[in-house]
Amino acid sequence: MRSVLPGSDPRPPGREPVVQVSGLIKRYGARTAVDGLDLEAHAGITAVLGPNGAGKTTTVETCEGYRKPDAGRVRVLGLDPVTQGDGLRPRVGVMLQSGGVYSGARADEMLRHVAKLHADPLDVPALIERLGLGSCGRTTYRRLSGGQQQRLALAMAVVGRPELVFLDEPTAGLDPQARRATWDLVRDLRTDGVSVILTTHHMDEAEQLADDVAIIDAGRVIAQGSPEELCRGGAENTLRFTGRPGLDVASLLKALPADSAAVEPAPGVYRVSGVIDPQLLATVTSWCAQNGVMPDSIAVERHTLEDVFLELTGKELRA
Ligand SMILES: Nc1ncnc2c1ncn2[C@@H]1O[C@H](COP(=O)(O)OP(=O)(O)OP(=O)(O)O)[C@@H](O)[C@H]1O
Repeated sequence: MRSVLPGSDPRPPGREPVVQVSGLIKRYGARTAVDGLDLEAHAGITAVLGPNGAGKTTTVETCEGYRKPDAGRVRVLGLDPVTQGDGLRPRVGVMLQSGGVYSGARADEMLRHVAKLHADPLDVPALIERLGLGSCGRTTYRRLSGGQQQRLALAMAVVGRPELVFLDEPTAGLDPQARRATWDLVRDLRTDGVSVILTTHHMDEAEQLADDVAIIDAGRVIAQGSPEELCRGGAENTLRFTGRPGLDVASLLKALPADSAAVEPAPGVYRVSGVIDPQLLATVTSWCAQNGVMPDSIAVERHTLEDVFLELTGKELRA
């Protein structure tokens, strides 16, 4: 396997789960933030999604060893983050949203300092270049832009060549270029055999990057699978066509398989839902032919991860 990160040798992917959480409960006073959560993450990139307050950060911070579970079992790289933290810390990189950096430190000094804490760090100047921080190496942390601070936090998380990195909203507040540079770096981590657990509110980010997605709501994992599996299984796809308004939808419905639906949500817009396969497409076009209907457009609309997410977690804002 080619190594894509500066100074890094690719690691062969392990077969054991990198994270195993079962029956995790975490309370803050009377509030139960995590409520019997089960999660297994394997080598590759796992995205953890969920509405605000769902318990993502609490779960991830428990895996990082920053929080002690009230109940349940947590193993990261096979180790207990609380009782075996000393063995785990050198093998895991953590990117915190708040950065965790002394505000008067210069970016390159900070990164060099963190690199020295590790036995076999990545090449610091190359990493600085790779993340587009070359022009601000001498700038103090407090004077870096929000996006530069984010990228420095990411560099600090990966400089020790961890086996696993936790990235908490790694692209929050980044401009599109910096976002894509971060995505490229995360993909390179995977290519080099580093596993990544990332929390994000960006569905496109999860769709682009993740091998596996876990959706958390009210302190539990409510769905998990690859983006394709979730999009396939979570919601039906639709076939949409446009034509003259007022077509006989009831007659179209009769021609379709039993568990399909056909509606005209707006004049001249027709939506057929159910199992959208070549046979159904043929049925719709032959119904059009029999009824003298020439569609202006016809398209299969696939559900995105965002559709699935909203369907599973609801569309209303959480308190
Ligand atoms: N230190 C704390 N003290 C008290 N309550 C907390 C604390 N941290 C989190 N909570 C509460 O626990 C619940 C879960 O919070 P958590 O930060 O884990 O969710 P999240 O899914 O990461 O949310 P977000 O997407 O908004 O970051 C929320 O109701 C939150 O208010």
